Amino acid sequence: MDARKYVKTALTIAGSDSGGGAGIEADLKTFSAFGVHGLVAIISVTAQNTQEVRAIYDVSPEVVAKQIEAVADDIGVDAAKTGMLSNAEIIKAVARTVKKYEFPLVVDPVMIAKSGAPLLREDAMDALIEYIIPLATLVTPNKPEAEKLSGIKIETLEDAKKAAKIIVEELGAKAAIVKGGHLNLSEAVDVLYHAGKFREYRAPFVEGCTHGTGCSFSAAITANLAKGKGLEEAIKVAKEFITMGIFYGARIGKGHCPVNQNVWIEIPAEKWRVYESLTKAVRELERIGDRILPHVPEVGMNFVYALPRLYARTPKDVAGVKGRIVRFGNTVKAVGSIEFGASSHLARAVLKFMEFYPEIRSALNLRYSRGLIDRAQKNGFKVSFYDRREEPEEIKAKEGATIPWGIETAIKRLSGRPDIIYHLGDWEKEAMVLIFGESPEDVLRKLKMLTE
Ligand SMILES: Nc1ncnc2c1ncn2[C@@H]1O[C@H](COP(=O)(O)OP(=O)(O)OP(=O)(O)O)[C@@H](O)[C@H]1O
Ligand SMILES: Cc1ncc(CO)c(N)n1
Repeated sequence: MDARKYVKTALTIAGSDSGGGAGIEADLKTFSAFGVHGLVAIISVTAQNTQEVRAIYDVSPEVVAKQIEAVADDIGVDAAKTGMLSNAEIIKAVARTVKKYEFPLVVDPVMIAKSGAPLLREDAMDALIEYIIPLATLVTPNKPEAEKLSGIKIETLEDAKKAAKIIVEELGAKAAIVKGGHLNLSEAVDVLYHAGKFREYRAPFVEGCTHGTGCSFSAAITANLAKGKGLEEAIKVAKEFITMGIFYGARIGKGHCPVNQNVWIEIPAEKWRVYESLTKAVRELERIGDRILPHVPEVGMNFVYALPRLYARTPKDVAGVKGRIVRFGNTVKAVGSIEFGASSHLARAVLKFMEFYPEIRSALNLRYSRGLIDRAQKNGFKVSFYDRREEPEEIKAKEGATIPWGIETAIKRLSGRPDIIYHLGDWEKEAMVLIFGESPEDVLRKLKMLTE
């Protein structure tokens, strides 16, 4: 078996961004996120951060060509992309070199950085149109880039379609997608012109980080082409990837913060870790069920574990036991399976707790008893409480607001991080003890100390 054929490769021919947000760095992270081995031909070194480009130092056209040849001749390239190409000499060298090979080429016609700095010399525009665009499997301009290439003004979706068609039919690219990130529409709409047809890709506009969106989007398309996907399918995946990357952007620097390419694999990976760890802990809880039995509330127990803080925003980002954990003979039993979004009360308690202490991601609830609280204090646990009778009217009136209010009140009452928060109940509300911990194992450890 030749295992080499299972590793796909993608080449980026682009500039380096020292801030790690755009360019070569964004491309490599994107390739990695899709499980593709990244290759590089660096065309320029930029001294850049989230606010500005301070210097640009171009590599010689000969060395650019040598980098492409070195990797193509030995390793092989399944798909390639171009980003910042800087000047006309480099453009000609890239065109001459890639022509010798047959890989699909995605051309991101980078002209100006988010911060406003030009990344393509004014006099290199013609060379880009003459030498690079005709070699493109796909060109991925944003609004200003599509205007420069097509020569028309773009305000509406119809204009974007016209520009995409011009780039294909008059400039000779195989396909073009005009991106709507800069169009003032209610959604982020990109229009593809390919094989004589238009196709739209839509996603909601999200608040987040947009430095490196264009680079990461075109790199994601390239990675998926390398993996053998068709063009339209590759774009569909890239669109999902970029929307997620913007939403969970890496909030660093003082300017435009960069897209987070890791989320694409990190969220599924973390979900699996959470699921595995909670499953194990629930099994252990069932094993020691006889000593938990007296502490099971009338409404049942739940056991929850949230994704890491960056990804934990709503109860859907918190795993819990569907149908709760209930008394069962002389033990306790999880009613349903472990699912994200299975808990609402306890999930909201943990989400609020994480706003103060992001490392605390897990919790479990027990029936209140004075004995439990005494034991907690004897064991040196930090204990706090809230009183539902003190809940302000406006909070009472808001659906789902009581628990976050209670947790916040209890946390602020104490100096230092509580292990346990209880409340004594109210009209038709059962008194409850909540145990918090960094992980389900941590919560179980505390639970065992309390119920020994
Ligand atoms: N706020 C946003 N919410 C959702 N999608 C967005 C947002 N901004 C841009 N996009 C999408 O991201 C992709 C990249 O588009 P964009 O027009 O931002 O690229 P760009 O201007 O070339 O980026 P850059 O020059 O910063 O690398 C497109 O699919 C676009 O629709
Ligand atoms: C090196 C580099 N390439 C591309 C962009 C486009 O965002 C950038 N800012 N820097």
